[in-house]
Amino acid sequence: MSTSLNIAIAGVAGRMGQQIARTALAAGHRISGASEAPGSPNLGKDIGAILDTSQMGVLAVEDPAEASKGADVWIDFTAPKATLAALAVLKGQGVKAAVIGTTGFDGGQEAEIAETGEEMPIVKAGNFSLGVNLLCELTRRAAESLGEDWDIEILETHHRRKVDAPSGTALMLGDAAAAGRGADLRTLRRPPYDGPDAKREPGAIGFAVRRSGGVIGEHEVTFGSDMEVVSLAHTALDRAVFANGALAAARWAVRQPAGLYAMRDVLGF
Ligand SMILES: NC(=O)C1=CN([C@@H]2O[C@H](COP(=O)(O)OP(=O)(O)OC[C@H]3O[C@@H](n4cnc5c(N)ncnc54)[C@H](OP(=O)(O)O)[C@@H]3O)[C@@H](O)[C@H]2O)C=CC1
Ligand SMILES: O=C(O)C1=N[C@H](C(=O)O)C[C@H](O)C1
Repeated sequence: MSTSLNIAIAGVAGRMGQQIARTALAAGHRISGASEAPGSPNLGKDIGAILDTSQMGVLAVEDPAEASKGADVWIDFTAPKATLAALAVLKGQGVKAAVIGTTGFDGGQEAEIAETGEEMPIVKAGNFSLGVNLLCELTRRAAESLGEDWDIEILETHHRRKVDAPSGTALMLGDAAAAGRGADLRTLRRPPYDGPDAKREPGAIGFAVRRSGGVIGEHEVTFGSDMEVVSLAHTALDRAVFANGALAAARWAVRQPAGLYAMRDVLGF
């Protein structure tokens, strides 16, 4: 059964904000509120004007408390500080759940999100696509099956406007690979090779990053032995794939008890 939700969209004029708004409307949801960054030329504009469609009577505002009034769910693909500021006010506005797609959080910020997850259901993912979440599971299984003599390397490519690196998806894949090896990524993660003393360490998980034009998102995990290389890869062809996943997460989240969930919980992996 498909549920129609009142959705508040953070950063509604952004690449993902606009995509989520369009996908949500096409799926029969209502946009009850929307936020934009302080100083944004889109503040005070009707969402219809931002999306280049007819007026909706809902304006983009700066204050997340105002934007989230009357919303069932808050969907946030913005920037770490903006997401944390919003999470602090959602419960007071009666919002049932939050879906967080923002990437680039540091350890302290991740801990703050986990704390808010004790009070309300939050689905947080570095990538909401079905394909990437399947790729994570395949990566975990491959890492579990192949010993340390198979070098794990993760390569990601994104558009030139992306601010954080490595991508949230690359880190999800790294977490999955480390879990397959029974370890924590924090102990195995290595930055891109650079310099005269950049030799590969046995068992490490290496990351490489490319930024190029308008690439939406490409990820590849390689497992290399002396004799062969296994490669697992994903290419996002349309940002709608992330929006579809975020909306599936929103429908699922409003029915859950408080907790911090991943997309694999939504998908039942
Ligand atoms: N999990 C997933 O599946 C995916 C995650 N992402 C992540 O989502 C995030 C956004 O990506 P993208 O849409 O490409 O980036 P954009 O820069 O296009 O969009 C971000 C939007 O958030 C706005 N914003 C910034 N600060 C605030 C604030 N305090 N309050 C309200 N709005 C604010 C920005 O405004 P302004 O431009 O004026 O600063 C902008 O409109 C990134 O972290 C990215 O990695 C992206 C795709 C998929
Ligand atoms: O910034 C992006 O564009 C994307 N960000 C996410 C990430 O950091 O992995 C997901 C997707 O790859 C697009």
